Amino acid sequence: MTELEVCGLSKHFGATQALADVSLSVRGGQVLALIGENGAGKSTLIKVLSGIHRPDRGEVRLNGQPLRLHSPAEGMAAGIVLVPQDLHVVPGLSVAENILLGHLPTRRVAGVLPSIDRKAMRAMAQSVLQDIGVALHPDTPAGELSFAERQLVVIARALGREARVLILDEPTASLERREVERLFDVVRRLRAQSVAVIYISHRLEEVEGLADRCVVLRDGRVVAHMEAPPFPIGQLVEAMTGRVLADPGASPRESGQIPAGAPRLRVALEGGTFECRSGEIAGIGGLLGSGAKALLRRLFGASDAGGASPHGSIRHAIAAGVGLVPGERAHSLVMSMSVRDNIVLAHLDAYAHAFARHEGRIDEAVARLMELLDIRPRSPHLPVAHLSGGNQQKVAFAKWLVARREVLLLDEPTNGIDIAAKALIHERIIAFAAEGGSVVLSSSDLPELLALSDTISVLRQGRLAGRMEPGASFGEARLRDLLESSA
Ligand SMILES: Nc1ncnc2c1ncn2[C@@H]1O[C@H](COP(=O)(O)OP(=O)(O)OP(=O)(O)O)[C@@H](O)[C@H]1O
Repeated sequence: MTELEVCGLSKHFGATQALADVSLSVRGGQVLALIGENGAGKSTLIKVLSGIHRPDRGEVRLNGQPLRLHSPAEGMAAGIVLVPQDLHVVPGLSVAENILLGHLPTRRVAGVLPSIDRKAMRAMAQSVLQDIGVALHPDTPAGELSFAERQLVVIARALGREARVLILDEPTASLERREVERLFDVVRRLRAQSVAVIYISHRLEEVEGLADRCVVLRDGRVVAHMEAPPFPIGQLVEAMTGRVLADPGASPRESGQIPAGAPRLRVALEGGTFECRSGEIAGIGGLLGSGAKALLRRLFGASDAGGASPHGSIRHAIAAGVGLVPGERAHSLVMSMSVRDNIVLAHLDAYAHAFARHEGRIDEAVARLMELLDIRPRSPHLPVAHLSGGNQQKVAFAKWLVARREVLLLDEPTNGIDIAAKALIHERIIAFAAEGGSVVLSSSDLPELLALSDTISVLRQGRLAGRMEPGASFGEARLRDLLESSA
């Protein structure tokens, strides 16, 4: 039976103690949830476990044997597989080729160079897919798969290599309910096949539904070991943050009617139009591939997003007071640049002279935003690459709060954000609208979408497929109906 033990692991980056004397264990047939605030050390820990980082002190043991990994390839060879958030799937190759990448079966015919044995490859891929209960065709090009399906391909690839420990890093961050359920089914099957699973998530309700045990990290230390369910959300949050949050997860917006402000954006789509007024948060719902991402990019003036953009170019959109927080944070951040420079980057054009004269004020504004959004560590000159994923996401949001904006386009704005910081971001979005700003918000987190939005437009393949306006039926049941009937 597989047993992975982490004994007294420490790791620092410069002045940051990312892990301090961390000990935990997980056995085959168990799902261990690993939770903690943004910057708590979760990614650092799994990077050590999978051979990406080397620890300063401490040891990892697999079945009692010390494991000294020098690369992810060595981790894989030992049966430890990480499914990261940025999936590595080759779009031009088929599902089967991706699953067997690096281990493709070959056929030898005398006098000719060995070639790929396509029949064997398909059969092998099919068998792995069957083991995890996934009905994907082995010949489908990976480029045609949804994010959720690509994730399953990466998991299938791991299993093809006989994974003993599978580490899933926030796997449900951009999945909708049915895809989450499919993923959970796969994880449960793996558990039944004696794989040890480490599961990282900020969606605390998932911990309850899936995990057998739970470890909570705070500031690089283990602050709670919970050995059996239930894992009440209040207790998890208290362990994560060290304080009691009044009502974690709730967002304080009471809408009831469309704000009376002047229309600021008119969005024409196939199937209809919708408006976003001053003071309004216009929600967009849709399953993956709904076209919401492209719509927000189009409203931001991106030339490759299809359809006419109201501003012609990104530069013009920014000058007109529009800001976009894209779903992939890497698209809006320059990783090698500091937190401060990323925050002011979008405004350099308009404010170059003022900025040169008011360096001190900019520093103050950046410090205020870092405090407001709890960006950790509070080091404005640290390169963004050195921040945890959730803290990078906060920077992607902060850059549109430093100067006056008229319109914020938000695509999954709280992706990867912990529950306490999520409430801070919600407060900012609400305050922005209350001051007369217009927000177009796309989110696969339905409670978030419902709590913040005044109206919700449901998209399907770029078409307007449904609409919810304030009234008695504005709620989760109706939204699910609209989403699922438009699927
Ligand atoms: N390459 C790096 N260089 C410098 N500091 C780093 C580096 N990677 C992580 N850190 C720091 O280590 C600490 C732990 O970060 P880590 O990414 O492990 O957190 P996390 O729990 O995964 O957070 P999140 O939920 O936001 O993904 C943070 O303070 C972070 O800024």
